[in-house]
Amino acid sequence: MTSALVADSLTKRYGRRTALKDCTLDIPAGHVVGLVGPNGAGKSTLLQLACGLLDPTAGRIEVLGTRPVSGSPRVGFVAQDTPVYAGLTVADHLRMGAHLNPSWDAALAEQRIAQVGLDPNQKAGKLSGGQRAQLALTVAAAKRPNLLLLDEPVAALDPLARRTFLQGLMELTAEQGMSIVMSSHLVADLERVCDYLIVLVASQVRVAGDVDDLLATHHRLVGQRRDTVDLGAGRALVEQSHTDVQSTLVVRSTAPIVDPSWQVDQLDLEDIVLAYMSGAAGNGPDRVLEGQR
Ligand SMILES: Nc1ncnc2c1ncn2[C@@H]1O[C@H](COP(=O)(O)OP(=O)(O)OP(=O)(O)O)[C@@H](O)[C@H]1O
Repeated sequence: MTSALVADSLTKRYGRRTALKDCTLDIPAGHVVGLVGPNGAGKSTLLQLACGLLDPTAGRIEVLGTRPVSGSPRVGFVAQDTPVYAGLTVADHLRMGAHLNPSWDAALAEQRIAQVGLDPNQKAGKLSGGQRAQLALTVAAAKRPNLLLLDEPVAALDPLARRTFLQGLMELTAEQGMSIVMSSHLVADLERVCDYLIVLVASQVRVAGDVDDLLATHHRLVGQRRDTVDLGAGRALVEQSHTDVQSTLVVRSTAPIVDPSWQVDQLDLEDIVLAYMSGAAGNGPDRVLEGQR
């Protein structure tokens, strides 16, 4: 099956500022992909490269098997500031969408507008931030793209609207086979809907993979404080923290960890994301753990 998105040593610089560095990814089609990372990590830059609004400085990116081209009907994109035309009504937006997109799904658009309670005669400039986001999302989804790229789509939505919207996304992938990549800081939401996760930190991909695999291969180890630890082959230390008496590690390992000197616990997705984000910030002690050497 064609990948939804492939990046090979993808790098983007704005002048002297590096926004993405050597990113390598291969996201299979048909997934709802969560893209997380701290502010300034490069999430919007990756999404804009994927929809052809930006060109790479180095490396390669392909979406749905081809180089991204801005305005492709196969790719829908909703930017962070959810752009709408202030002087046009909600209904005008749908008419324009129908006019510009051969695969426009009028029934889906009208049903979503009614479901989220938007007045078709209201000017977009008079909508609230959350209502504007709903309108932009409706227009993007009704294009029936093969890949939908969403930059923080739920940030402006109230909790009920968020839940409805996320359920809608799952239906789009399940019924239409649409691939979705969405950035968000709301990991609990992502945990509910995403089956693939990318963590970007400081312009680089720290981890990417199937959510079930990530959950199965990450472990929290808690035990007596130690200054050096031999994690053994095939294990990677993601994060470490220490008190005077206790060491806590987050470790990635495909094989189960059976060591009575550690209490080994499962992690949820939020724990994993936070471990990669804070592990990258280098908040561990000065000691080098054997598994890292
Ligand atoms: N047009 C631009 N010109 C110069 N630098 C930019 C530009 N756009 C982004 N950057 C820089 O590139 C880096 C990555 O920015 P980007 O917007 O991709 O991050 P992000 O992960 O989406 O952040 P956030 O979560 O805050 O939206 C940041 O250091 C940012 O300052």
